[in-house]
Amino acid sequence: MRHEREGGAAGPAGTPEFNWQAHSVLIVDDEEGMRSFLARALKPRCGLVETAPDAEHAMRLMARLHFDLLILDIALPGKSGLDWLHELRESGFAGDVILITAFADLDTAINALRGGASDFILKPFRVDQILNAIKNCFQRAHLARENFILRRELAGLAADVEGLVGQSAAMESLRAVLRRVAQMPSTVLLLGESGTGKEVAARALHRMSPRAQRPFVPVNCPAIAAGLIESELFGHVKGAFTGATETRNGLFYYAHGGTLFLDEISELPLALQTRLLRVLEERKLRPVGSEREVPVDVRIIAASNRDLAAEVAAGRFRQDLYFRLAVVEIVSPPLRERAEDIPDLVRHFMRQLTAQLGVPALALSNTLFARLEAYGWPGNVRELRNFIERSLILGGFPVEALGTRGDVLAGGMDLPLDEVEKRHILRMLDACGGNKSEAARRLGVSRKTLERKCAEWGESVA
Ligand SMILES: Nc1ncnc2c1ncn2[C@@H]1O[C@H](COP(=O)(O)OP(=O)(O)OP(=O)(O)O)[C@@H](O)[C@H]1O
Repeated sequence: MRHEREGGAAGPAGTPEFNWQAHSVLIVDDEEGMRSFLARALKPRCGLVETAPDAEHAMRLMARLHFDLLILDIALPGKSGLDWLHELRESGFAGDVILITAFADLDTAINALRGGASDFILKPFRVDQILNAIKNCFQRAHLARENFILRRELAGLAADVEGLVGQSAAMESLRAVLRRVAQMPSTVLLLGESGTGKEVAARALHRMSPRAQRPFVPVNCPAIAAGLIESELFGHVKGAFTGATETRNGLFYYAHGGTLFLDEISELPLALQTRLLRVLEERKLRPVGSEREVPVDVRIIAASNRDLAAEVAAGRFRQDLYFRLAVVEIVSPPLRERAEDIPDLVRHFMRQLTAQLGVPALALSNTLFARLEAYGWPGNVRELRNFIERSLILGGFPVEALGTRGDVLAGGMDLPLDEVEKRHILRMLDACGGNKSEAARRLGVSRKTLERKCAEWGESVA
């Protein structure tokens, strides 16, 4: 159903900020001349342009296709444009609507602006006038998306803008693979222990890709309640389920043209895995409760700190989705295998965190680096970052609290098993910044078990 393409990122009335081709328009007017005039003006610019002579035909098209914008004549035969607009908004249509109106209907049109129209344009009008009105609508939608993305970005900003730090051979080869893969549209699966920088790598991949100007939307799968994941990802229409009081776009919508980063993909419930696979294969999705399919233009980068192949073998992860995701599989190496990166990382975090915390930097020495390189860092770079943060707060490096490499269970052979367990759990909690759910997940025990053990040792954990 796609029409001829022209104009690239910006049509004649466009700006470089958004892509006209990414938008779909439905023209509803009973005058054949007006329909073909508008269709001729829009088809070379927009990704999809359809026309309908009345509300009834328009409804049939909308049941099959997703439209970002309606250009709607107020004076339609049968149901009037305004009545229909009212019904559309009631049923949760969230797209833009530009009304076309004769001068006699001006008052009605102004009222309609309050009732959910985005703009109106008086007949007769020139091509540049309607293109301008459309451009404004598209730009507003574009800004809403950008705003959403920026808010999500803010939390991770300080940690991630500077990208991947480290000059070790392992990091150099990781960078080389990322650079190469970034240019391709393929789905990527990032594997590696927790805290090794999979999200940093995903962001770098996005920044180096042709989608760099479009959004990067991270999704932490286990952080979303199981019952809400589907609507969070795909969106929902009003009334789709109890509590769905209005139509809401999903994260796929916000990632349009860009990259969706699905972190901890192994935690996605099986039913959702099936739906995700369909979206990846058909490049279309259906918001919860909707009958309409929406085209999807999103690159997926998935990450897991579990061995996904083993999850497949255990029946917890769909094999077909695994194959679909693992078109390119990249492993982020643990910090203990690239200890030579530690000095660079320490300097990097020191710069970042002194600015953030407003405290003076601490003196660095080769002795300190040797000590840090001797430790195993089970929580990887995240643990190192937490260690530097704690050091800055304390005003000195608490190196005595660190064990040594291979001595993650510090204390050697003399320790009884329960003491080894206790030390390992406490260290993991430390590596996770005190986050019990995260520590329990990484230790492979339930949060309840972790809490019970901490209570036994009289440890109160935040
Ligand atoms: N190479 C790196 N350079 C700079 N910072 C890094 C690097 N690797 C990791 N970090 C930092 O370490 C922390 C953890 O990284 P990140 O969240 O990317 O790890 P992850 O592998 O995605 O972890 P998880 O599996 O737990 O989600 C972040 O603060 C990140 O900025």
